[in-house]
Amino acid sequence: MHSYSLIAPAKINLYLEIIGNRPDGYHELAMILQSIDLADQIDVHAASTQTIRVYCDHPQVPIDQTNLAYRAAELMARKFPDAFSNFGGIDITIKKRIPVAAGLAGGSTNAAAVLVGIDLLWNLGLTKSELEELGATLGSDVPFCISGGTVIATGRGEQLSPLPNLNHINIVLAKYRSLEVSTPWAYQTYRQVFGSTYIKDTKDLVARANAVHSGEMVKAIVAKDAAEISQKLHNDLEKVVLPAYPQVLQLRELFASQEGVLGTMMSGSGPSVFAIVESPAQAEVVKQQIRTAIPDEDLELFVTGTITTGIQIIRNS
Ligand SMILES: C[C@](O)(CO)[C@H](O)COP(=O)(O)OP(=O)(O)OC[C@H]1O[C@@H](n2ccc(N)nc2=O)[C@H](O)[C@@H]1O
Ligand SMILES: Nc1ncnc2c1ncn2[C@@H]1O[C@H](COP(=O)(O)OP(=O)(O)OP(=O)(O)O)[C@@H](O)[C@H]1O
Repeated sequence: MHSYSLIAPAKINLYLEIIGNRPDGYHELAMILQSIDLADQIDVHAASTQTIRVYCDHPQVPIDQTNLAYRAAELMARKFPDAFSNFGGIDITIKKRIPVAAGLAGGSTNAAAVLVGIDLLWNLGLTKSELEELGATLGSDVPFCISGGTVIATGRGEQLSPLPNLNHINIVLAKYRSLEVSTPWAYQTYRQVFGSTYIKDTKDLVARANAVHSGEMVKAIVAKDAAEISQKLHNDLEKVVLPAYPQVLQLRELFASQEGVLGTMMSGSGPSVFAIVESPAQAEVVKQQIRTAIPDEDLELFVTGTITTGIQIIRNS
């Protein structure tokens, strides 16, 4: 049976600013998203029966219809019913390495891989923007995950404008395995606390989103200046997550106090925290220092780095 194996990288948010409420309950954002080389492997197989099945041995990942990878396959089956009946069902195997419910777009990147994999499996020939449009119906981070790299994301997070490549920025990433932060909770709490401070006028919203394009973080990225990027890291959601989750705040402060750390920030709605460091060797030292300070095995630590790609095909059989 025909199958594709794909690499599905995680993302971090170098910049996340909430600039408005939307009538649909979502928030108007100005973000800079960055792919990192911490990735899951997704195998998409043509199955002999007319079913969609998900296999994953990670205890925190559901294998039913709530799995975002399942929902991506279901969407493709609904949109392309002839291909679904011609080519048969889909078996999806997820090798999970990205920490779950971490603010790293783990489910979103799996869904993006399934869209890309099924497009290939069924010879649909969809364009990147058609895949992104389908992805946006599954989640705000899905369109970014398809091509990845370094990107300004506005609107709900689905309007993308690519930035120059930012390769090999060294990162140490930490996440408490058992700690999960709900993304809806983080945004809703932010709205309750800071909602009245938003920009209300649509023209101002556009201006604010555009300001990110000419802002300091983009200049630092264009210059590939890791120290400057580290100084400009920003995430509005820290304002609600850090006070509610003392362990995340502690991690954030511990990273900030380490020699060799250029900057540190929570990713997305958390609770993962990343630090930018100067070299791979320093990354190992910082990881070891954090491990010594927090010997708790619940804390997962990764040495990783920025990459320039989203979903990659590694095998076609
Ligand atoms: C926190 C981030 O990961 C940063 O990149 C994203 O903004 C969230 O991306 P995601 O998990 O793909 O988000 P979705 O699945 O679309 O939405 C999850 C929930 O987050 C909130 N949400 C998300 C995106 C957005 N622009 N405004 C929101 O308020 C909504 O409550 C929504 O119900
Ligand atoms: N393929 C999947 N991988 C991981 N979690 C999934 C998947 N499908 C559904 N989930 C569920 O989604 C929840 C959020 O997990 P996920 O790893 O996608 O979060 P996240 O990294 O915070 O996402 P984002 O950064 O896009 O908000 C988990 O608690 C899990 O139950």
